[in-house]
Amino acid sequence: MLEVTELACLRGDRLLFADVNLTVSPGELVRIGGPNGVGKTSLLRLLCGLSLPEHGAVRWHGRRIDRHRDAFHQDMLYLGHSAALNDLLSPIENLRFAAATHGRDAHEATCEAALERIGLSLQRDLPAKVLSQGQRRRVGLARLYLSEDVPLWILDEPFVALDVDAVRDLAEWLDAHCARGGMVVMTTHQDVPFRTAVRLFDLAEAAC
Ligand SMILES: Nc1ncnc2c1ncn2[C@@H]1O[C@H](COP(=O)(O)OP(=O)(O)OP(=O)(O)O)[C@@H](O)[C@H]1O
Repeated sequence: MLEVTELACLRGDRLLFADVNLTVSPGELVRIGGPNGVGKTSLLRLLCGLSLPEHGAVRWHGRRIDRHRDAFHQDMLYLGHSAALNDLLSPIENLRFAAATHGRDAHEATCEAALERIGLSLQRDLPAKVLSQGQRRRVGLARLYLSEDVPLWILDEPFVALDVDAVRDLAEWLDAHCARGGMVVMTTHQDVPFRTAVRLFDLAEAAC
């Protein structure tokens, strides 16, 4: 379970939000909503430990993530809204590199299957710098297809730049993750056809 208590976030000299409380349980898909600039990305970065809150705490299975970083990072996958690829590496090398930096072993055949699933078989050996924006996004998202056993997925605008088929396929994959007891916390400005009941957490309403 992910638990957020009394979270406050300062950006520059501006208090973006304060007293944010949220609990995410196994099987839940939570969409962080709210207008541009309200602080959704900032909240996701606090949830995954990439930045520190001004006040409050994030706990994973009852333990503060800032005090148990390694265990938390084993259980969490964060995909930000930029693809964060090494331009000189191919999609398959990027996937293997990303897995290795998280202490996970991803075999070539497994990565190939993930790239095929996301429709990038033909580009598997091209350097990432020649990929289109949508293809770059897909390489990042292929990590989700290698992370069934990672319970918590934190995703910032995962559907941006995807075509209709890819949106449907990704929505099904997020549904499947929740159905097997995983958790998804994400932002999106798009209407996405989920089977899972999506819990909306409106940051503009939740923060005071
Ligand atoms: N490092 C920073 N220093 C100062 N201000 C920042 C910093 N990072 C973000 N901000 C500001 O914090 C506010 C919230 O940004 P954030 O990206 O979290 O919003 P968001 O709700 O995700 O927006 P969008 O829907 O447009 O993606 C914005 O006004 C942004 O300019």
